[in-house]
Amino acid sequence: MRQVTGSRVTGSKMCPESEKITGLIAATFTPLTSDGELNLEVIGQYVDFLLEKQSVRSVFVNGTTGEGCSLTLQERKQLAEWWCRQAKGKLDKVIVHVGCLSVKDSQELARHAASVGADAIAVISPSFFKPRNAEALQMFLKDVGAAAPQLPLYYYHLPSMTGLNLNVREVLEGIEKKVPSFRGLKFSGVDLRDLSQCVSYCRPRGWSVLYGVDEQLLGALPLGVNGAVGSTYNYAGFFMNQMLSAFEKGDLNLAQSLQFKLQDVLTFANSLGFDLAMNKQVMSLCSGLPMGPPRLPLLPWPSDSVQDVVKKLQQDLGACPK
Ligand SMILES: CC(=O)N[C@@H]([C@@H](O)[C@H](O)[C@H](O)CO)[C@@H](O)CC(=O)C(=O)O
Repeated sequence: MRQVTGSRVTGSKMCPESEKITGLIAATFTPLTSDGELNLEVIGQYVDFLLEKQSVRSVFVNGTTGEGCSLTLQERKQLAEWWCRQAKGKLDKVIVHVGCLSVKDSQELARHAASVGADAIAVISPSFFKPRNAEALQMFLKDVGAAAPQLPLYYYHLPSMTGLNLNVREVLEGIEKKVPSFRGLKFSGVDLRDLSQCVSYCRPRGWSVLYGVDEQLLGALPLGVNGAVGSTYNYAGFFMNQMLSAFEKGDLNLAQSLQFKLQDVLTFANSLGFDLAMNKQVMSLCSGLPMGPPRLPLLPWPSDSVQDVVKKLQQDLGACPK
């Protein structure tokens, strides 16, 4: 993805280009055994699958797709450690999501992510007791960042799941003074004005804005996002990389037609009840890797719905080899 260069911000340090996170980033699924325990052995093959079959070179671990909030702290640590170990020398970036309801738990995961060699951490807002304003969220991010000051920290905005509809631009205001390790956002909202205003704040500081709504990534690209984190890049990464290249070459017609195809697949999947559980089953079929069941309270879907989605991915996107 095109690297965006920005001018130096007066009085503040600009993040070097080389540290920026760009391109497609797979939000990883968490492989479980049939009895619901971590199946860590799959991760090595998972790394190779992303690289060789999807041309996806970075991962976002323990996020929404990874069922991070349904895992124990110990499990999250094991996953972070395995991903970092298996990715070493192969993937570009491993971002570990450390957001929890308890700031103490988030700090523990942040310290752990630093100790196992993660490239960055991401933090979602607590969503049971929610921050009442932007300042409260900044204070939460500050305390988490202080636990791993050497690691770039990204705020993870996902209003559809957290129910937190704070204007993200307000959360950014002055954040570099409170969280010196702050390096950008994963923006999974649909408010494109807020997204643009975040890009305009982050770009001169050399920070990355990563978009998180796969079905409308093309809407975010001209606004200046640097990359994208998403679940579908696990199995439609190769296809969506073509969409990125078309956009970068200025072939908007092609980029649009590719984005429309992913939208059609997801609209069809949504009509069947597409959720993380079904998504995980789709990944098992598309990759041939045993992702296993989702964790409760999520329930697996009957295989015919999953197969229908896979067929549509094959027909429309040429994804998921037969
Ligand atoms: C709500 C949700 O799960 N959003 C996904 C999208 O990739 C989403 O699955 C995709 O746009 C299809 O709707 C990602 O933003 C989640 C994500 O990056 C994560 O796992 O943390």
